Amino acid sequence: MARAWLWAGPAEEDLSVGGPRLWTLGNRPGWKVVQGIDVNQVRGLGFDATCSLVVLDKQFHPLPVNLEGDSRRNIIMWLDHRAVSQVHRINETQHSVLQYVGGVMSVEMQAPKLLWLKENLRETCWDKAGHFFDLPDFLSWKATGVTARSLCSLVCKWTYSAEKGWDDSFWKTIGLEDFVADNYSKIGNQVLPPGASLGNGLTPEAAKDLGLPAGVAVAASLIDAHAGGLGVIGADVRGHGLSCEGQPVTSRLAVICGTSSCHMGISRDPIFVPGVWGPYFSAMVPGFWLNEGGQSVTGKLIDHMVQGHAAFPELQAKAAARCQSVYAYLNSHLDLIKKAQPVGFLTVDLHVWPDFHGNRSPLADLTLKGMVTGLKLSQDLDDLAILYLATVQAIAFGTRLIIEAMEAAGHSVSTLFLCGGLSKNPLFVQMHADITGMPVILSQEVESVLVGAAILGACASGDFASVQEAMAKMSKVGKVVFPRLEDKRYYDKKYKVFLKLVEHQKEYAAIMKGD
Ligand SMILES: Nc1ncnc2c1ncn2[C@@H]1O[C@H](COP(=O)(O)OP(=O)(O)O)[C@@H](O)[C@H]1O
Ligand SMILES: O=C(CO)[C@H](O)[C@H](O)COP(=O)(O)O
Repeated sequence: MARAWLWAGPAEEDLSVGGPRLWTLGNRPGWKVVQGIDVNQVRGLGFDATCSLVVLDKQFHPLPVNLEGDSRRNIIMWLDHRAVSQVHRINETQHSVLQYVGGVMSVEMQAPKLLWLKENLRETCWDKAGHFFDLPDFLSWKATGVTARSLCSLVCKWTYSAEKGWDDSFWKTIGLEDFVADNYSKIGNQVLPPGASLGNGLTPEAAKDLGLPAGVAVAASLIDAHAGGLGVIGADVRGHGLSCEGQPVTSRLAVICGTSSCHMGISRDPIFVPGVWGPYFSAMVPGFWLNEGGQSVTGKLIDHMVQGHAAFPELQAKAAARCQSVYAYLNSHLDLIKKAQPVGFLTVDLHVWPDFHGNRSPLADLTLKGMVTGLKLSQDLDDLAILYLATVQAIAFGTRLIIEAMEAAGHSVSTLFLCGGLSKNPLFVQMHADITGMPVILSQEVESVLVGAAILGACASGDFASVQEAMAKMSKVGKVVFPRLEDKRYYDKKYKVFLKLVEHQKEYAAIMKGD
């Protein structure tokens, strides 16, 4: 999803008392959001979006990224895995830039997708292309006419180094020397830190579309997960009895969980975690290194498991009758069937491996598939609810595996800060606390990814001197969920099974490969 938030300046003299006023554009047309407000109060605009690849020709018109030649489809979405052969070849080069993406480049990054376009759509797309944008940079260009790229996108998805810039040898080695020849003009040779003010702000044309005054400050953007990280990680945690109260911000892990989950941990010095993206300098919090673990489908996986079950129509009807979401209904149904035991114990003989779209971290293996063990012949609502629970738990075990990899490499994590659509699900939150053994902090503003974008807008407007200052003022703790430590033994056993599942999956693949 692509989003923008408007920064309307402080509501009171003291931001920490009154809090900022923010309006979300979300996916709605801007004019709807600004209905009924004084648009002259809007001081800044920030964008975040997924790291999808937007392709335009030299006149900034959309170019097709498909064999059918349909130019309405000019974006390769982040989760598009078409460039499998290209990413294998890139990884085989063992080029030094790969050290900064966890040692293995992901098929979801931009270099393999660009190579795919060159190899598969040479005439219809590659030769005509004038501009390749990460989606957040495309949005800020659309708002301002400024083609400068955000450091965040280029560092995290395009192999740019905040310290050394582009590495010519990488692009030449993988067969994309074209970019070097034209001084990277198509992928960005002007790079700005997230939150920097772009050109003269909102153009008259964009202002008309959004229903805002022309000239409103627009910030260099962030990828969605990074905006979420900025929106939560700097909150003042005093008074909640949390161990991270006296610890540095580097002990916090922001987990942005929506369609996918992204695990953002920062450090003062670079930490190389095999299979975890980064370390990226200044890509999220300025001056800090970032490691980004991830699970490619999480919210999407839960939706997939629930919607594909035979009892889904019954669930839908029952949830609708109670005016509840299917997830609220499933959570209350689990509470009914658990009887006296803790709800998590309902999956003693049902286990899920969640990599239905490959493993992003820490195994960095896109060939991995999903697994379920413990199915019965019945397919009623109880079965659906327990399968849903096992899926939620599998995603939390995946988070535990990522944290263990980060800690083995030098991170020290004590607290999770969850945001995104899945953080609205109390079962998902409690399972993350129980399975990682860490307290989970939820923000006051549930749409924390948008708070991150608003922080950018607030910086671009000049109301804050630094991103850090804006983070500290604009992120607020809402609720804290503590782990049920008495259930630890059960989850440790389930985690053992979880690790066995992937071990066995690899064995099956080896058997099938053999003679
Ligand atoms: N109220 C809710 N209760 C339970 N799950 C939710 C709720 N809202 C969203 N979700 C889950 O969050 C996912 C979408 O999260 P969201 O952050 O909106 O997506 P995106 O990452 O694409 O922006 C959905 O796939 C769904 O599983
Ligand atoms: O790779 C990313 C962040 O680095 C993607 O933008 C992200 O995983 C997609 O996010 P969402 O779950 O919001 O669709």
